[in-house]
Amino acid sequence: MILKEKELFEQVDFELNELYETIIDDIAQQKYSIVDTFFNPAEVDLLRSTLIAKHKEDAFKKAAIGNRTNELIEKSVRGDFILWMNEATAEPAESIFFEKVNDLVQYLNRTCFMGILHKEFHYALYPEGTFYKRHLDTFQNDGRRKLSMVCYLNNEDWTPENGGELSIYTNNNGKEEELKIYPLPGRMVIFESQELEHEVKTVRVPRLSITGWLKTR
Ligand SMILES: O=C(O)CCC(=O)C(=O)O
Ligand SMILES: [Fe+2]
Repeated sequence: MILKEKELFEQVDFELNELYETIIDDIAQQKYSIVDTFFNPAEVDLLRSTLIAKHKEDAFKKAAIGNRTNELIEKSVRGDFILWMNEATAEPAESIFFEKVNDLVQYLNRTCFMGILHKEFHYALYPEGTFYKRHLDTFQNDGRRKLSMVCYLNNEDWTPENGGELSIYTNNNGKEEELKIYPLPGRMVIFESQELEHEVKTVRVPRLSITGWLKTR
């Protein structure tokens, strides 16, 4: 009885969210969506400071390919350094991050029955000269990865000369197209993990981000 009332209440409580609806439409039509101000400048600053502080503590490690238990470090494939985030011990900036992500996940589950039950996120730092070769995020042997999310934490003065663009390869009626996305601060890119191959072009100045996956059971 109590559960039923709660469900009803949740339905009444439901509010259409324009931004989320755009994301859902984009993904349905083109398998990806780009949101330019998912995080506001103050949030980006806080998250960037948190990333830099943790990096100074030497908490980052060389990113590997393979999944978390079956890692292989391969510099010719990817050159970034990563640190997995822990929601249970989140710092203030990270709590804001997870609040936003959880809100989106809840909306996706309610409106699209996406069945997202798990998520995993890591900070990433690409030092000058590094890249991540073209890949599919499910080559990590994790078929549960449904949506990939990347949030950029670079400085306001980021320019195209800095390199490090994310290239997403799309298929337009059998013709492959390369979509270049600049890692602008506050920008969030979300795409279908099992569908779209992508790569990070060589960076010319350190490139900061949070990358993660929304996963089914
Ligand atoms: O940082 C990006 O733009 C993409 C990163 C990526 O493809 C990955 O970590 O799997
Ligand atoms: Fe990727």
